[in-house]
Amino acid sequence: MITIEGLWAGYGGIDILRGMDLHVEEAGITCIVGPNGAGKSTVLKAMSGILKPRRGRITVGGVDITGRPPEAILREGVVQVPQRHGLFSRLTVRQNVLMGAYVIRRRRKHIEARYDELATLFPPLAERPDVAAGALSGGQRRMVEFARAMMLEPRVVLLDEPTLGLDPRSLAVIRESTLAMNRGGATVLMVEQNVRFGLSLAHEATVMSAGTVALAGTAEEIGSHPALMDLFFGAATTSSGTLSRPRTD
Ligand SMILES: Nc1ncnc2c1ncn2[C@@H]1O[C@H](COP(=O)(O)OP(=O)(O)OP(=O)(O)O)[C@@H](O)[C@H]1O
Repeated sequence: MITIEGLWAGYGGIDILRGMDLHVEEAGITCIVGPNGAGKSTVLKAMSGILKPRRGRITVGGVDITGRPPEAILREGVVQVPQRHGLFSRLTVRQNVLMGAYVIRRRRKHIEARYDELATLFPPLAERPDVAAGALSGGQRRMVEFARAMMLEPRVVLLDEPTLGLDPRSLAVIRESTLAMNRGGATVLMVEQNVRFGLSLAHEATVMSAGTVALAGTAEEIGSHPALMDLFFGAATTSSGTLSRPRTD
């Protein structure tokens, strides 16, 4: 579904991604983990068009989206849920979610039907439609952000650290909401700081280190890989190999 090949990208002349490769299966949940500064969020920025890659290729469903503007990538069905501050706190839950639809400019009837559909997946839409988003808990706000992204009926949802800043009780909410998006038809690519959480939810996983792929495989394989801890605590080199080429030192 998504293929990234030899991607180079960065900021102000400094390369952060250095030959990044990634393959994301259609209809699955794929998680990118890795130490701080590895370039995880930069991959999502390159995919959503916020950042123009210097080299390499990104395709979604066979369509080349490399370096295209964000609106064009959105039209290909790729929607990013930002890391934080995604909602207008004075607007209601309903207003925030409906706002997600303005780019598609479909008939009002269709938009309202879509809201009702999403209200069965994301409880605050049904239970607290007229409450200001600013009055919701962190976990509830996340659900509203997810629902807003789903208004566009995306093929791909990019989630940037969905658990960031949330207390442990909210993790179950994020888990349910991510599964709901996936059940709703979206291929999910998520970047997650909480490795245990990310791997428990994902089917496939990639561990990044210094702008490239250190390990890739099923979430289960990655979770039990002997090099995982080294990659987080700095003992591994940046090119320590994929699962088919494990470290031997
Ligand atoms: N807008 C920017 N301008 C300049 N440098 C940036 C910018 N955004 C990120 N960086 C730098 O790029 C590097 C990778 O950042 P990125 O956010 O992709 O890492 P990450 O793996 O997602 O890290 P974290 O887990 O800490 O969020 C970091 O060194 C960061 O300081």
